[in-house]
Amino acid sequence: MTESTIPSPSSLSGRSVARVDNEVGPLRTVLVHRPGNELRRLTPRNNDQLLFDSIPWVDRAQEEHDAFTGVLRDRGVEVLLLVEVLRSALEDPRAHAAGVHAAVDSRRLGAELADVLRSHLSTASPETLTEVLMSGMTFEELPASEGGSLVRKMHHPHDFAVDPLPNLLFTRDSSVWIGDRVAISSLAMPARKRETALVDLVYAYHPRFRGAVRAYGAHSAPIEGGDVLQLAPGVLAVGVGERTTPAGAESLARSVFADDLAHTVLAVPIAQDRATMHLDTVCTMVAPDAVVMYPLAQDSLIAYTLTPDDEKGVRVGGPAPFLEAAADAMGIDRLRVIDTGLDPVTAEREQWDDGNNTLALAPGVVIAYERNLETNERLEAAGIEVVRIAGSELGSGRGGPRCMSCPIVRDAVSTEGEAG
Ligand SMILES: NC(=O)NCCC[C@H](N)C(=O)O
Repeated sequence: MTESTIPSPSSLSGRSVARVDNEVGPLRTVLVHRPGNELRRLTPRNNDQLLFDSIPWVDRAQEEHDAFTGVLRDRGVEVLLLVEVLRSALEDPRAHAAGVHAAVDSRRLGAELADVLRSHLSTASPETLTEVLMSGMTFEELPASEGGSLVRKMHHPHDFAVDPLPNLLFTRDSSVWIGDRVAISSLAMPARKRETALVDLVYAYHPRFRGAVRAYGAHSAPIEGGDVLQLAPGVLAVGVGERTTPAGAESLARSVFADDLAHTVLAVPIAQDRATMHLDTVCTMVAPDAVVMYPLAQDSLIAYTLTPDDEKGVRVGGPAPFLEAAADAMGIDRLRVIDTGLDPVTAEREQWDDGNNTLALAPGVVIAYERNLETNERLEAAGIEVVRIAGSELGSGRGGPRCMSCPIVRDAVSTEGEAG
């Protein structure tokens, strides 16, 4: 297991808890999840429902993830591991009680089994509770109880009494820092809904995040972090498609306008397909004025421009071509698209394998999956430094480096000496 990277609260005094107002400034602190036993729950019978396209080789996925966090640390990024921050948050008795509540679903278990599990978990250590919250529990793993439970009898021993959360790997989606506030997402897919309860506990009870203010409520209309791109300070692009709904985009806009975190939100319709489940599957920023984008999206993406109106409401303009609306909102002449210029079949293959899902370490420096040879070469030809990582197993959940990272501190973009 990787060593702890959590500074003690005292070492943090005088330091801002978090701040992210762009996509490409030097990355300082990031929240990630090293895949664990929750991936061992995937079988050919449940992988579709649990949003994985195949059954990952778990040890190899962990090696790949360790290499990913190794790159981050080598580049001076502080890496917070979800398992560690959750475990330490659960030391607080209030967090522990909320964690037990998040694990026990009495509609699934019935009153009797729910009581059995609740009292078992109430005395569990933070380590055990963390493991149950992440990896779930099957009916055969439930503690023994007196008497007969119809629910226990009628379930297969391998059915889940507590669902595992294999998509925790994609920390991008469950929360997103906008300025110095955190928006807890409202995840659309049933397999992911419970993830927000875990990040909610971390931000509410881990000493590191004491005082963190919320930008959006977990019970609001669906938004997922993979749909939210901070194109520039005060300018958000929000994909609206399979996951984030129009109501989610509008309500996030209201929230960031009310908190003075943004002046423009671009609502960008994306195809309601698995291949394009989030905006960051087709477009990510690689420099302050440049994106890498799936060629087919380049001419077809449009945007509605949301701005605050005088009555504390939202004014809706457009639609207009996305690239134009984005440049306009960012106050630049043009948002450059790195021309990945691939033939349509290669483009489609590399988009599916998260070629467009890069994580910027600094302006003009990105982490990308090594397998997307042509996209990476094109990025380099355009002056972007590409740090390649393996993702054969990590990618089986259909997510790349951006999906696997939730930036918590990112510096402002300096206007001098930028690459790209
Ligand atoms: N931002 C992203 O595109 N995240 C990838 C999420 C993959 C995950 N298996 C899902 O279907 O939600």
